[in-house]
Amino acid sequence: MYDERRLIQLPYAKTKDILSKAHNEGYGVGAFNVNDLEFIQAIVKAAVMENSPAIIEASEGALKYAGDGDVEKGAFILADMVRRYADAVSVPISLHLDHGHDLKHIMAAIKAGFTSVMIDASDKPLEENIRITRQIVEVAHAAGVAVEAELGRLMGIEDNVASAESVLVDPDEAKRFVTETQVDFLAPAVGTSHGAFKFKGEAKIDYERISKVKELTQLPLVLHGASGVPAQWVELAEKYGADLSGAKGVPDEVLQEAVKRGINKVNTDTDLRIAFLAGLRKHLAENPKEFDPRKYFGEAKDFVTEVVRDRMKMLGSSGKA
Ligand SMILES: O=C(CO)COP(=O)(O)O
Ligand SMILES: O=C[C@H](O)COP(=O)(O)O
Ligand SMILES: [Zn+2]
Ligand SMILES: [Zn+2]
Repeated sequence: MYDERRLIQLPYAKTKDILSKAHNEGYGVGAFNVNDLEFIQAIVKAAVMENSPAIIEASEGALKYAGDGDVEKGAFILADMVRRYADAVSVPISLHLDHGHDLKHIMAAIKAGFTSVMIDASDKPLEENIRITRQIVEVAHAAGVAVEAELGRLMGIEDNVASAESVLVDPDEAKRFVTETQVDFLAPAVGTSHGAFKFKGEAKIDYERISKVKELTQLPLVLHGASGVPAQWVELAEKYGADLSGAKGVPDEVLQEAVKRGINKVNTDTDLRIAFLAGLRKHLAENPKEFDPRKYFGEAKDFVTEVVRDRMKMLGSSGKA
C-alpha cells in the first residue's frame, strides 16, 4: 500500500465548481486524459495561457501505468503531481477519475484526493447501474467527492442504425436515474464513441436527445468520445510515418451545437495522443542525432498544449477561469 501519510495536501479546484459554472453560463470545459508528467504540464500550461478552467482526468489504466502496475500507488502519484502543478497557477484545475469500474479503484482515487470520480456501470442493466451508482455516490459524497455516471452505450449511430434506440440514452430513464442515484454529472450516450475512428460516414450525434436529457435532469452533462481528430494533426503524424487511415472525430461545429444543447464536460484523449505522436515523430525524424528526451518530448508536449488551447477556445472556456 502506498503510504498515504506522505500525501501532500495542497488545494486544487473541485470538478463540481468548474462544471456548475459551465452549466449555469452555458459553455463546455475540456476534460483531458493524462498518464504522465508531460501531458499534465501541457494541459496546465494551456489553461494558464487561455485563462481557462481545466479538468485533468486519469483512467484506471492511467493509474496502473503511473503506479508501475499498482493502481493505488498510481492514484497517489498522479494526484501529487497534479496538485503541485495546479497549486502553482491561479486558474482552476481539478482531477477526475475517468471510467471507474472497480470499487477498489474508485476508493483509491477518493483516498488520493481526486475531486470527482466516474462510476461506469453502463454495461449493466438499468436497475443494476442504479444500484451500483447509488452505492458509489454515498461513499463519494461522504468524502466531498462528486460523481459522474453513464447511461446508454457508447457506439456510433452509423454502426447501429437498426439498434440506435437500444444503445442511446433514454431521456426518461435519465431522469429516473439521476433522481434515484443523486449523481452530480451524467454522461448520456448520444452517438459518439471512443478512439480515432468514430464515424464511417458523416459525424452523427443526436442533438434532440441531449436537449431532452438536459431539460429533464438539469445537470452538467458529459460527452465521451468527443475528440475532433483534427485533419492537420493526423496529416502531420502521417507525414512522419504514422498510419491513421480512416481516422475521424467529432467536428467543431457538432461539438459547439452539443454544448449549446447542454454538454458541459467534453472528454478528450485521442486528440492529445495524436498531437503528441505528431510532435514526437516530427522531432525524431528531423533530428536523427537527438537522444535527449527533454527535446523530443518537449516538441510533442508543445503540440499537446496547442491542441488543448484550440479546444478551450472552441468550447468557450477560454477567459472563464
Ligand atoms: O471519452 C474519452 C475519455 O473518457 C475520450 O474520448 P476520445 O477518444 O474521443 O478522446
Ligand atoms: O475512455 C477512455 C480514455 O480514452 C482512456 O483510455 P485508456 O483506458 O486507454 O486509458
Ligand atoms: Zn462507458
Ligand atoms: Zn470516455
